[in-house]
Amino acid sequence: MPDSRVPRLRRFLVCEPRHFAVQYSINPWMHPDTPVDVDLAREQWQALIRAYRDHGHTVETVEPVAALPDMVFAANCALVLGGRVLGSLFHAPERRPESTAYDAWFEGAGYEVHRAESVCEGEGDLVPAGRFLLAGTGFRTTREAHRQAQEFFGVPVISLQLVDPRFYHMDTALFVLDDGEDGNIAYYPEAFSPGSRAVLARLYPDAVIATREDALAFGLNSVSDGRHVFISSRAKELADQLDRQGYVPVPLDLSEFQKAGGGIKCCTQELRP
Ligand SMILES: CN(C)C(=N)NCCC[C@H](N)C(=O)O
Repeated sequence: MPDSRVPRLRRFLVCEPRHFAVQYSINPWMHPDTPVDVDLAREQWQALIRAYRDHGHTVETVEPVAALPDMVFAANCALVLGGRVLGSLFHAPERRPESTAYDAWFEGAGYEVHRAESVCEGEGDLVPAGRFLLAGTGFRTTREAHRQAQEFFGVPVISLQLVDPRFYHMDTALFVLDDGEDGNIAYYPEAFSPGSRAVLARLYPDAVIATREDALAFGLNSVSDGRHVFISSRAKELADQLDRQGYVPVPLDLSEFQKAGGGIKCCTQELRP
């Protein structure tokens, strides 16, 4: 494979894990009795931000709020596409107040926020992929929210059914490698219903397929700029596959965040112009 993958520089919004903790359980990864190493979490998050900046990406930050331990997972607050913001309506009451803080950031940055009317968790389940918007449902974001996203963005939505509670957001089971018109994805088929698997196989015959082990190591909760793939350092086989396909894996360890059911992508909201 030639060394020809071209990165597209991105603008990201992130939230420092100053108040990060596992205080409640709203997904199978969260066990409030398991302690989080707050200092290690901060170091891991800072390494992620450094890696983005070292690769030329712009990183903006939203001020964290003390009573919102999951606010670090910026990807879930909205989907920003074509400069338009579809603000989330969180499933869990514990996360709903995050919207106020994120809306304030978006409004201060000159965006107008259009609020989802049905449960919708932003980039956790809505994944722009070239000419389509891939949209997960089953645990959080509803099919009604998919319909609203299609109406709001005017991009064809492909609804995909998630079936395994450990992969409760679609961005735990699938990520976009390059988002050009004929872009490609990586995913873990077992996280999807048989029909949705068939849809993915039809749309992406050359997709990179992750092993169960790499999926459970949050290897698919990755961020790609089209060349560099910021990926969990524990997803070794997936990183090797990507390397063979001409991508450049940038391994990062976000193990503390996995205790809350999150990883690299969850911590990263992309601001798409
Ligand atoms: C890849 N994932 C799962 C995300 N995009 N977000 C992480 C959210 C974690 C939070 N405790 C929750 O359960 O909502």
